[in-house]
Amino acid sequence: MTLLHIEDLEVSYKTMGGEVKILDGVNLDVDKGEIVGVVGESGSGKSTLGHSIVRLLPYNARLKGKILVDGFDVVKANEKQMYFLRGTSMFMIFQNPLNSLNPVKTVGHQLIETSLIRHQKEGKKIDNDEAYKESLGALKDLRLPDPENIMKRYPHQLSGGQIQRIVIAMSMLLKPKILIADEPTSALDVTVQAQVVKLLKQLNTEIGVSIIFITHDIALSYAISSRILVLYGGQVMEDGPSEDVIKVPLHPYSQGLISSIPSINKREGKLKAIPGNPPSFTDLPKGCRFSPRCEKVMDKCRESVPGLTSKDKRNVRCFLYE
Ligand SMILES: Nc1ncnc2c1ncn2[C@@H]1O[C@H](COP(=O)(O)OP(=O)(O)OP(=O)(O)O)[C@@H](O)[C@H]1O
Repeated sequence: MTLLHIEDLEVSYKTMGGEVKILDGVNLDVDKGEIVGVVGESGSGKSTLGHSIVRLLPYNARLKGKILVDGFDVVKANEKQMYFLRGTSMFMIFQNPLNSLNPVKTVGHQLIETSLIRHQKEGKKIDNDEAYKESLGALKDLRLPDPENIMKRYPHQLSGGQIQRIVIAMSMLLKPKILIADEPTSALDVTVQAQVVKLLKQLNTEIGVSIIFITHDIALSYAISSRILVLYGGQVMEDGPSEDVIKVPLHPYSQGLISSIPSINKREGKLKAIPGNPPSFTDLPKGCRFSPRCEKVMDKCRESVPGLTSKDKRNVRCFLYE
């Protein structure tokens, strides 16, 4: 069952120099219980995609296209509908987890509030004691040591790893249908990273939440997601089952991302970075956005933009497959 349907999504930012289109014709379907990894270098538009789904975009952004979450069109919904949707159907873990918490309220206060909100939205009434027990239970499930003490703390008194787990606890209390996690582990050290990935997977199997996992690290995306969507210069370059994308990447950009994974390629002595830099959105190449950096570039790649070619469960935007 499709829970999220994104069709022909365009997102532009109004700037001093005019309107700059960042996302261009993005399509994405996410099924119930599916984990989709959104991968790309810095500046490819990953966060813009995540923020569009929950419609928490900067004031200068403009959205066009369709984003259907559980039947609601996020592009057209009013603020009241969005408030309901954010609390029930979707939840976003931001790149900086501190942004998800209120600095002047204790962790306990915020978790209890979250629990009360969910029950209220479900039409049930519970008291503060029950909400406290539920919140403490979520922290215990996440194996945070001394949870009673953590409930009394303010966000700034905790470490990055603790805060990220508290934000995950919040999502457990809200039980959303879709969780958008934007680089949730990038500020954490490797061991905590692995724990957070494990927790997200657990959340996926236990409450069946669909997850959109945003990362620049294609290897990490492979570890958690069943499908991978590769973004470059605001367009989808490739989309397919994780196993297929990693083992047989079709797009030269995906091939480049995989050649630069240290753990796989160092042993084989073929570690290679993609030459050059992503394009500037104010000066995009005329043809394929990846053409200036592509090893397999052909004349027509510099002239026109390839469309998405679909085969089996895979989509790729490259003239090599048209
Ligand atoms: N409010 C804004 N106004 C103008 N441009 C913006 C705004 N927010 C983001 N951008 C631009 O949009 C482009 C895509 O940014 P975005 O943060 O979505 O990419 P990203 O792939 O998530 O990168 P990162 O991994 O570095 O977070 C960048 O060029 C960025 O400068």
